[in-house]
Amino acid sequence: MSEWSFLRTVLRGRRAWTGTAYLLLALTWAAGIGLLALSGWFITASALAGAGLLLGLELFTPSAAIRAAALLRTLARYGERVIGHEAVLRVLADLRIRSFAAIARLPAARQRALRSGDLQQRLTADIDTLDAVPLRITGPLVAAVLAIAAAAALAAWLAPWPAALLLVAGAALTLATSLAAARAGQAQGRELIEQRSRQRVALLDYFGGLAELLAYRRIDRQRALLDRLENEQAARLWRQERVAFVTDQAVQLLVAALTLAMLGLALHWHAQDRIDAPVAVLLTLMTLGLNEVLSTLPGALWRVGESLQAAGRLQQLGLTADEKDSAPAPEPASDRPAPAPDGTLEAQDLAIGFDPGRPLVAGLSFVLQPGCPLVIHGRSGVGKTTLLETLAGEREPLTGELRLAGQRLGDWPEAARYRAVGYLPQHTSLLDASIGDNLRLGRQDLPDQTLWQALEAVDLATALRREGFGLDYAVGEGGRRLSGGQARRLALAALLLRDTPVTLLDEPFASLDPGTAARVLKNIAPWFATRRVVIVTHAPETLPGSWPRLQIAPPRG
Ligand SMILES: Nc1ncnc2c1ncn2[C@@H]1O[C@H](COP(=O)(O)OP(=O)(O)OP(=O)(O)O)[C@@H](O)[C@H]1O
Repeated sequence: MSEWSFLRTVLRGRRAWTGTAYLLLALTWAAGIGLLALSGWFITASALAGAGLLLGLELFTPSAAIRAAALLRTLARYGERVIGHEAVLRVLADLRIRSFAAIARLPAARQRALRSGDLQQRLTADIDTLDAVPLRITGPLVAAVLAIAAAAALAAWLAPWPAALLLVAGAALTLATSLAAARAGQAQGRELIEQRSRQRVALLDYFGGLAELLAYRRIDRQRALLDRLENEQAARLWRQERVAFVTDQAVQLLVAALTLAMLGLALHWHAQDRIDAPVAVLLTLMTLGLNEVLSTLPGALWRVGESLQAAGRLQQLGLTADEKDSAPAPEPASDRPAPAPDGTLEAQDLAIGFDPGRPLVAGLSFVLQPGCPLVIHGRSGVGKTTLLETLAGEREPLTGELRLAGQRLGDWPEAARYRAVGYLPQHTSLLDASIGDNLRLGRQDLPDQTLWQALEAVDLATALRREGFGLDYAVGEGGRRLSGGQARRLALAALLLRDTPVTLLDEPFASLDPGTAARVLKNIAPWFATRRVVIVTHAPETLPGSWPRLQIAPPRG
């Protein structure tokens, strides 16, 4: 889907708000033009009446119309600001929610590949950039067309047709100039957005790695990078502002020329007695009033590049126009598949890794049996985590077959796969929420008692009670308010509670002392008796000898 169609569908979700804002903007402009034109007409007509050159001037209707136009302009402007901003904030809020949902749906491997600075940039600045679309691009364009159509209709009614033609032609010329400016600034606009992201990534790297940069005397190099990025961005902004300034001046000149042309025509028609003097003034001032409308167009259009680039970056997150429809709906607990026997996980001649030419491991075949946890071990860096990620469906195998309950794992709908395969990754990730919330992830129906049983199983309940921590204890970002071993056990307890038919554990006891590890293992061993489990470990000797072993080694040759 093109960036434009994506933006159109994003705005469509809030079309009542944006449409009202556009109409109010058109009304503001039309009232402003009307005020200027009508005042000119009235002053001229009054002057002529005073000099005795105009008879029977009715004062009340025009003066009431002038007051009405002034009042309408103020009210419409106020309404346009309130409703316009409400519309934009709603569009941006929709986009943020949908972007979070899209990121959450990305496979873990892709999520990890996204730099946090870049992700922040997409979720904040890129989405904010899109406020220009309704406020500065589509809004002014729609309102300009409406206001110019109204002015042209009035001109056609009061004066010979060339007056309306002149207005339309002038507006078309301004639009063409603005479009040319938009084209000239589009590449710069796109680059501005990309550079902003590079700057944020570099800045976060700088602050995140400050201690290391200082310790390894690399701080000057990182500062030089930040300076270079800043200077490049400043130069780009300067070039963009130059395009905007030149176009702005060109449009001012065009409007001045248009006003002069209208004045010339009006005087000519007045000399021919085809229009009277107040109408001649009205036409001229109305054309001058179009300045407010036309002068917004260049500014509107040079934002096009930035907006398209920001939209493209959101699309790269997998954000589609019909995001709402594809968001996984929470399913009732009763729809959950039973733990066994449909969890058969079967690997046949599997090759895994990142480069098809150089697989990390090849020729792997096994069937995962319930009650017989498969212990995977091997030297560091051989590909154990990569194998678990592949078994979890987060990576495609390079070659070979991987089937879950008889169906190719890659063909499983994502939500169903998450319900069938539980995965404890090597690095513990907990939500910045309470212990209870972390345990209830995906199982809202669990009573407190079950949560405490799980905490007992992972040997955490006693420690928590001793500290006076309840289920409402907030664990902090990434579980920072727990020790590494406690966080690991909490994540393990949450996984056990999900009760998935297949459970994949990447070094579940890595940060535990041998005594605690042995107690946890003893407590959860009965749970393993009926489930299909894979455990990656560096200490296979600590696990029961009856569990089958699979030593991972790089392929020969
Ligand atoms: N995203 C990636 N892109 C390319 N190569 C990667 C990627 N992630 C890991 N690797 C490489 O793949 C190899 C296997 O990594 P993996 O994490 O699977 O090893 P491991 O056996 O789990 O190691 P450890 O026991 O140290 O955790 C390593 O050489 C690593 O450098």
